[in-house]
Amino acid sequence: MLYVDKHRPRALTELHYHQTLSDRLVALAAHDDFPHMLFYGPSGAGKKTRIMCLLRELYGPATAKLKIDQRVFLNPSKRKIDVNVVSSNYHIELTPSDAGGYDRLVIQDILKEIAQTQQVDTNAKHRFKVVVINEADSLSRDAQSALRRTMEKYMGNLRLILCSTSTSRIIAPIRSRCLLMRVGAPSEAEMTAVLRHVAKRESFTLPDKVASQIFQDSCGNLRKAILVLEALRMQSPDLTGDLSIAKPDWETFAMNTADLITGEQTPARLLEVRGKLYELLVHAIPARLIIKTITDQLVRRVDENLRAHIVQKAAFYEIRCRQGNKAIFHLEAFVASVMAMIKSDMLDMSWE
Ligand SMILES: Nc1ncnc2c1ncn2[C@@H]1O[C@H](COP(=O)(O)OP(=O)(O)OP(=O)(O)O)[C@@H](O)[C@H]1O
Repeated sequence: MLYVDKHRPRALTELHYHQTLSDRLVALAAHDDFPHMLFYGPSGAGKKTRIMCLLRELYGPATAKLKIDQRVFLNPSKRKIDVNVVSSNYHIELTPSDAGGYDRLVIQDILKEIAQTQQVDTNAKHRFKVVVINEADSLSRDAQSALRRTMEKYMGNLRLILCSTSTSRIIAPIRSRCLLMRVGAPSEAEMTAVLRHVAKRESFTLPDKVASQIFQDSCGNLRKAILVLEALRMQSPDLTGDLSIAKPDWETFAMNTADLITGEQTPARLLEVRGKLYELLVHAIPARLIIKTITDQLVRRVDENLRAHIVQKAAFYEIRCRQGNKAIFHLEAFVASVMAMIKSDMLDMSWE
């Protein structure tokens, strides 16, 4: 088992950081007027872990007995849509974005079914069942509206726990019906404490230098940090010597793409970059992540006066990617406008 799973805290009291948040969750779980909740925060900050601990606090250790079902739904044109549903006796977990454009259908069907059935375990501490919705921010507006109606209608039998990276893509009526729980990324001291805890349980010592190297590389993502720790141990079991943290292939690829953009600004180069963007997209790297990674790299390579403008363009095209269907159009438009900016800057012309 990987360290991330093996040493994942199981109870709210075992969580290493954001103690006040854990205390609030313990207090909320003790009451029957438990609200709908929205957990948000950056990737790897520990949202999912906290939600699982909360479920355990609500119903006891049986929430860890999970089963996975593959549910089949029929879309209006009778095509099958497969969705994986993870559930215990007390909760059910969905990632509705698995259903692509038919997330509304999945949400409506599953929630209705749960809301209309009573809790099977008559000794359960709470009468309601919990529905955990992962990646709530990638739900379509239609699906979010369906969710909002369900929240009002079935409050008696059902509580929702939404998990997302930001609240900006969640519609206001849902936000206002949920208790917002921000799970921020751990600080250096907090992350180091978790890494040391893992090291202690695996019976090895973690040098300070390696801990700070892992923190710098992880950008606040605890999952990444623990995975890197495990990878480094494979390189050198006592974590001594010259340790190098390997970057994922796609990240190196995105960095090379940024080099291509800053290296030359011609139609031929744009065509070459388009090929690279296609390559990233077919490997299932989300367009949002591509824009973010390339922008991160671009701002390190260009003149100071261009940085803010590039970030502004990135934000603009990120929204376009989300609103439109063909991500490649918007990615390419982003690259073209950045190239135009760099070129105009070199020729001392205005790019606006
Ligand atoms: N409070 C904590 N104390 C110790 N370890 C933690 C804590 N929170 C999370 N972890 C570790 O970090 C890993 C990642 O956490 P988790 O999957 O909960 O993050 P997440 O915010 O849901 O990420 P994502 O948004 O990418 O799904 C877990 O596998 C666990 O090992």
